Amino acid sequence: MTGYVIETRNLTKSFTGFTAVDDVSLQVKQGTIHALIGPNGAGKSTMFNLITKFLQPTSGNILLDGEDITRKKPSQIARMGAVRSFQISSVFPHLTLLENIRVALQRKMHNSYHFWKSETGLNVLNDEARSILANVGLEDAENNLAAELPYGRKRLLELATTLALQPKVLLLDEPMAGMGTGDVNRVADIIRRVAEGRTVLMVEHNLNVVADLSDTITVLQRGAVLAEGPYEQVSRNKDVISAYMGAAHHDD
Ligand SMILES: Nc1ncnc2c1ncn2[C@@H]1O[C@H](COP(=O)(O)OP(=O)(O)OP(=O)(O)O)[C@@H](O)[C@H]1O
Repeated sequence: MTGYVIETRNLTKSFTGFTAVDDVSLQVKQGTIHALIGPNGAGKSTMFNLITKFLQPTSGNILLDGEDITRKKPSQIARMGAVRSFQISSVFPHLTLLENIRVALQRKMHNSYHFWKSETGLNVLNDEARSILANVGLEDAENNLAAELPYGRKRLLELATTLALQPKVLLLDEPMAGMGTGDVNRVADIIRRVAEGRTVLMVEHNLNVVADLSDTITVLQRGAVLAEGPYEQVSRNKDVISAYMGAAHHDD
């Protein structure tokens, strides 16, 4: 055991003629919220896709709870408790919210299918689904169709279907993307709440959210780690400031 929930060792990903992630050794401690940030093109998405097994690395290793997962598939690491939410829609638009969570719960419990067919089993399932909906503040909409939800609440439903799988590690890809201020604050509160007893690794552009939620921040630039630490520390780092100012300059 390494003592880290997620660890990468000398992780590298090259696309033809271009190294997007360059020798990154990342360590995510158990029970923490860890954010990956960096200017556009820094390699955050590539890094996240490598860790969640959506991309295969060119070289290096990835460990989950000390076990080498470098050659595993996303479904295999999900069964090991590391589940990716957002950007991948796990929501059925024409089912109600309660039904969506029930489907996710049934997927998790598929081995005990006969139990769920019984009246008692179904009630237990509904109670569990309701408590998960309440956890993300959607308890008032259990009979609404998922398709009818506004964008921010749809993303909360996605988070809820992920929580139904009872992940040990929650992998969040830009949880605040496309959200207005009100939703951002609400989702930040919910992430903080659901992070209790879990480890969260997220890529997020909204630095206020990152500052507010993260225990540790890793700043990437041009595929490599530029700085790492708590927000107060990395936000004062001269290299980080100039990387962001440089990026802002180029973007404008
Ligand atoms: N499939 C690919 N083929 C070639 N180059 C790629 C591919 N995917 C990413 N890249 C390049 O790798 C670099 C890092 O991209 P990546 O999307 O990981 O950065 P990012 O930090 O997530 O950026 P952003 O904040 O803009 O989303 C970029 O220069 C990008 O053009």
